[in-house]
Amino acid sequence: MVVFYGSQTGTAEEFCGRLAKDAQRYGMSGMSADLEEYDMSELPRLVEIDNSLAVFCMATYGEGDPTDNAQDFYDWMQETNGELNRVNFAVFGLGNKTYEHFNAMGKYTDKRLEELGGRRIYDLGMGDDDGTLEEDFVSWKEPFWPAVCEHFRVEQYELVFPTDINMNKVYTGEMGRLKTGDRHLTHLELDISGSQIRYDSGDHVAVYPINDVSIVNRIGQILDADLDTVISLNNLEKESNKKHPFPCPTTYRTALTHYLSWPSTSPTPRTRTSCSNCCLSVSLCQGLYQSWVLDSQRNILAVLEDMPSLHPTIDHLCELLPRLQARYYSIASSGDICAVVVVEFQTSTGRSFKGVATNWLKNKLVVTDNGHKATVPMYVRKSQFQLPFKASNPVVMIGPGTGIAPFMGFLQERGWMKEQGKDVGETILYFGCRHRYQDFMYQQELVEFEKVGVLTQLNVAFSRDQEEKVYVQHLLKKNNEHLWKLIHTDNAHIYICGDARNMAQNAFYGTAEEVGGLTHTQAVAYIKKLMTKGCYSQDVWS
Ligand SMILES: Cc1cc2nc3c(=O)[nH]c(=O)nc-3n(C[C@H](O)[C@H](O)[C@H](O)COP(=O)(O)O)c2cc1C
Repeated sequence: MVVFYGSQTGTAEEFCGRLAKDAQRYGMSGMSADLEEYDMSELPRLVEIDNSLAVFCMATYGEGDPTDNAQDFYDWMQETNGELNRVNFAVFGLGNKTYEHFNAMGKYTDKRLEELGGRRIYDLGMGDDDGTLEEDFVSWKEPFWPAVCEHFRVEQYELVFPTDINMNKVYTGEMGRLKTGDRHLTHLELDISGSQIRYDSGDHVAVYPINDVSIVNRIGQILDADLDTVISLNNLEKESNKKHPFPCPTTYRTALTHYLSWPSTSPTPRTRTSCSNCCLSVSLCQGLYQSWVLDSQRNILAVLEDMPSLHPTIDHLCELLPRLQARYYSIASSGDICAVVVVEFQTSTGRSFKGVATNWLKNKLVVTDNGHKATVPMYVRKSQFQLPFKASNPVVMIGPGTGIAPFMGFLQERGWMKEQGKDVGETILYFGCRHRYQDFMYQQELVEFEKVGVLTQLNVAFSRDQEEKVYVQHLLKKNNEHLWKLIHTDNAHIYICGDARNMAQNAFYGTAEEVGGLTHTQAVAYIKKLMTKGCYSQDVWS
């Protein structure tokens, strides 16, 4: 693949470099080339090289003019009647919507190369430098690659069925060996006594999940695959330092159970385009991707079930699916480990959506391994979300929903320090849940912490217990004066956990403006400074 650039200030040139580099990942050779340095009248001869492809990244200037280095190529395209011999090509244009002739050069190149007899293998992409150029390029290039692979029948991995295999050498195990409706919440404790694992409150625990066995079996059924076949997927790219996508040789069953992420994943654009090229109309797939796949939360199994004409081979699927990743949970203790939220709710297609790791952990509560306590492959990830060095500094913790987790650890630690006779500063919690009698997690513990004075102020917003919705930011606003004193004069540390980043941040801007008398810009700068000083920490997710 040769990627030609028509570039003035270097953006198109940079994009070309990236595309050429990507090519290696797909088992192709790629080079980027300055249009000025080649005799483009030779372009038709590219077909003499098997499986060749010319990509053009073309910027537009002035009145829809070419860049200086693309001038000769542009003149040639205008003048030639030459036959392009079905040279494979694709074009990405760089422009700016505020100009009248938006992307004129990209459009012209794409149209003209086809008129001259070239063979377009992927649709014209157009980037807008008025704001979204990088995004435009990335979203063009993401489905571009599967289309190229499909066109040239490039396979990244070869499938091998090893013979004479010593079954002891076949990987059969887990990693350790080498918007929603109603949710169920489970507090889960992992016993680390006797292990070398150590952690501080506020750290995260990473758990390697295992995919649901019944779903693994179902996928084998749908794809007519014998899951116990021993396979090896070998990377065809000799230079790659990753020989196999997962430990090999192994069985389809092990790969699908321990190494590939699919039961809860919607097909990525790459999987989607590749599968759709096999069996579906791309336009249907692209058009409906948002509503039919993402909004309806169809995972890959659901897509295969609901679209019987889609029948990829199992090894193709193994090649395409992303690796199963460790899942991180906030540790909700300072002695044992840890609270997690088990996500289970109904999707619009009536399927029960199960978070891979959380449900696996939940099942571990009832399933034991041969009468012994169930074990879980895990490790601890250090976090910046740590209590202040000086216990006498006040802390303000804001954690709606499951954002409460790390604060349970903080409270246990502050309680312990208090018992040791240390001078422990004010400890204030803002917690938000829906109903007092349904999801007020850790109610007993929190009330107890308040009773013994570890928690000096417990503010709970029950958003749905009354007609008018109340959230943590409303409670923060009520206590404006006190909050400002804490952060401005008492060196308080603020902690925000969960999905409350924006609302909590806005509440603090409000405090700084209303009580501190700052302008909005000054308030933003003020909070930023607190962050740099390490007095304002966030552990957020959505
Ligand atoms: C002086 C000037 C004129 C431009 N004229 C156009 C234009 O007519 N149409 C357009 O779509 N983009 C126009 N652009 C936007 C460029 O094509 C765009 O910024 C592109 O990313 C530049 O790529 P390069 O860094 O590879 O040269 C113009 C940019 C500049 C600085």
